[in-house]
Amino acid sequence: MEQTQVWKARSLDELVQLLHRLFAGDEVNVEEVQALMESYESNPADWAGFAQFDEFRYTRNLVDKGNGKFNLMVLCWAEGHGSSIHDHTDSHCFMKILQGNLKETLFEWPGKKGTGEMTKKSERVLRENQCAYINDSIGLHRVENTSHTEPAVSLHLYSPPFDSCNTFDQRTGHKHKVKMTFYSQFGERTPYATAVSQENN
Ligand SMILES: N[C@@H](CS(=O)O)C(=O)O
Ligand SMILES: [Fe+2]
Repeated sequence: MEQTQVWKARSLDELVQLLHRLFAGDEVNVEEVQALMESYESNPADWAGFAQFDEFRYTRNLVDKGNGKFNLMVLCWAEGHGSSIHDHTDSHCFMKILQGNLKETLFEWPGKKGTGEMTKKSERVLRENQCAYINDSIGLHRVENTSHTEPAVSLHLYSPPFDSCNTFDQRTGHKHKVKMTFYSQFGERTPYATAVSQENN
């Protein structure tokens, strides 16, 4: 077996550089990427320029396009904000907490016909600096900032990048394809007309 390298990212810039290296080839080593993302100790000064909040729903703010191999983004969750139940379009999804806590609830894929309440598999609270991983073979998830007093910020990496996913109705299991957009890109607010998404929350 190949030895897993242990890296420590001392800043967000360094994390981005090291991620470029890990994604340079064709294979993704999930444990290695997860360990690297976990090794970065969140420093708000590094990511404050990407953390743009919206009053009504969580925002997706693009940080880096990973040479076409991945998208790295900062997600901002104000108090009570959450996502719908969704899949990840056959990509790897890494999710690291930069600030606050997020609750992740895992669900099973609904049956072919998608009728009836969806089955909850597990739930957990992700805490600052933790990095979670999911893909479609693990299941579906919903992510929520359940705090009434603290905002939350997370760093997500998707590989390969995608711009649509399926959302699922918890009562019926019916799915619905939605396009996903960026609230800001590289720190600049996306012009309004292109930023209106069909909601994943
Ligand atoms: N996968 C979601 C965020 S989360 O709820 O994991 C997104 O990219 O918007
Ligand atoms: Fe997700």
